[in-house]
Amino acid sequence: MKVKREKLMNFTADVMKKMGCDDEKARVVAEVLVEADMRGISSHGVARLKRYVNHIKERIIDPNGEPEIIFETPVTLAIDGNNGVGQHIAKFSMEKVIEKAKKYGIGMATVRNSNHYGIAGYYAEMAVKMGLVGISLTNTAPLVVHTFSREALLGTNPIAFAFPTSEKYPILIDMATSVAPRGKLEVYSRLNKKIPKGWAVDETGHTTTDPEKVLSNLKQRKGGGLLPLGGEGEEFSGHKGYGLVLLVELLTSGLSLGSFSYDTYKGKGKITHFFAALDPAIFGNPEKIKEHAMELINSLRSAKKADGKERIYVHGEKEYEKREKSLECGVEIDEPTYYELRKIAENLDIPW
Ligand SMILES: NC(=O)c1ccc[n+]([C@@H]2O[C@H](COP(=O)([O-])OP(=O)(O)OC[C@H]3O[C@@H](n4cnc5c(N)ncnc54)[C@H](O)[C@@H]3O)[C@@H](O)[C@H]2O)c1
Ligand SMILES: O=C(O)C[C@H](O)C(=O)O
Repeated sequence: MKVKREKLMNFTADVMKKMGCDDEKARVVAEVLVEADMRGISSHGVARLKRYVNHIKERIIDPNGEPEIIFETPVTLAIDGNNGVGQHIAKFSMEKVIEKAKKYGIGMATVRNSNHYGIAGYYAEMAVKMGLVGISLTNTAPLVVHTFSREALLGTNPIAFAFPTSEKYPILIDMATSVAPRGKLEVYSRLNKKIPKGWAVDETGHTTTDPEKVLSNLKQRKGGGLLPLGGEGEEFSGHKGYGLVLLVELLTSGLSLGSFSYDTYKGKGKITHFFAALDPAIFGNPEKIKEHAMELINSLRSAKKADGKERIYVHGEKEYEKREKSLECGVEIDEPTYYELRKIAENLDIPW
């Protein structure tokens, strides 16, 4: 089903306003969720609106919570999100980081007591739009079973990294450090599809193709969960994926003195983030650096293709192409999500 961007944006913002957000906060949530759907990232689009509504009702999210700088140096910030809306806190933090990077060449921020912020790439992209290299990381609910364990303690902890290029779009690597994020299991579940073997394990630690089972076990903290990048055990380097999950956990919750993933969503969200921006100008001529990166990108694209493959991509490319299509033809959302949104509209007495 296709819906016009503006309609989806206005509706999402109206829902957040009805839940107590001011215009600015409502707008940024709408923008980040709708951007995800526009890019084809349906795991993190408007389908997540119901969760935010519930989190506000359960007081996990304070719709009026404002971020507060609790420590600052010329190039770093430590921010307390005061349990506010994740997208608002993240945008505020990345803006501060960008200011520092523009002034001193680098900027970094840790954030604690925040909430789910949507696609990590949105904030890395804010930096790249200003000509900077951008990094955005977050921890999450406990969702990932680390190598040789069958208990989810760590998060799907995404890494987003944006690098400026001299073509229309930057390189935008935006990925969970697990084989799949929880959101992808939600997509499979609402479409009544089995997940591939190797994405997740059940409470016994064995691979399962049943997304409902994994999601329900995770909700009840009953055991099992998503596998780190590389999958189960050490054979395909699951231990290296586990290392990446841990790296994100330490830069977010570790540096911010915030809650580790296993202590999130106990009363409040308590999610932590890390943001960084780097001005290429502190290493040389930014235009030359962009051109240099282009040489690499073009070499990668024009490499000999594997049998049966017609095109080689770089990171971000698929999503940017999908975004252009969405702008032209409307934003694609699946049927269950469409009906869910209409239900939210009905429950909150908001026109759809
Ligand atoms: N807020 C949170 O708590 C949270 C947690 C986990 C994930 N997420 C978000 O979930 C979203 C989806 O994550 P994902 O891991 O499913 O991403 P994905 O697997 O769909 O894509 C990962 C990256 O690979 C790139 N890519 C895809 N196919 C490619 C190819 N053939 N060649 C080169 N590059 C290719 C994409 O452009 C993207 O940068 C991300 O936006 C992430 O930030 C958020
Ligand atoms: O679902 C979460 O809480 C984290 C993230 O958005 C994910 O999809 O893994």
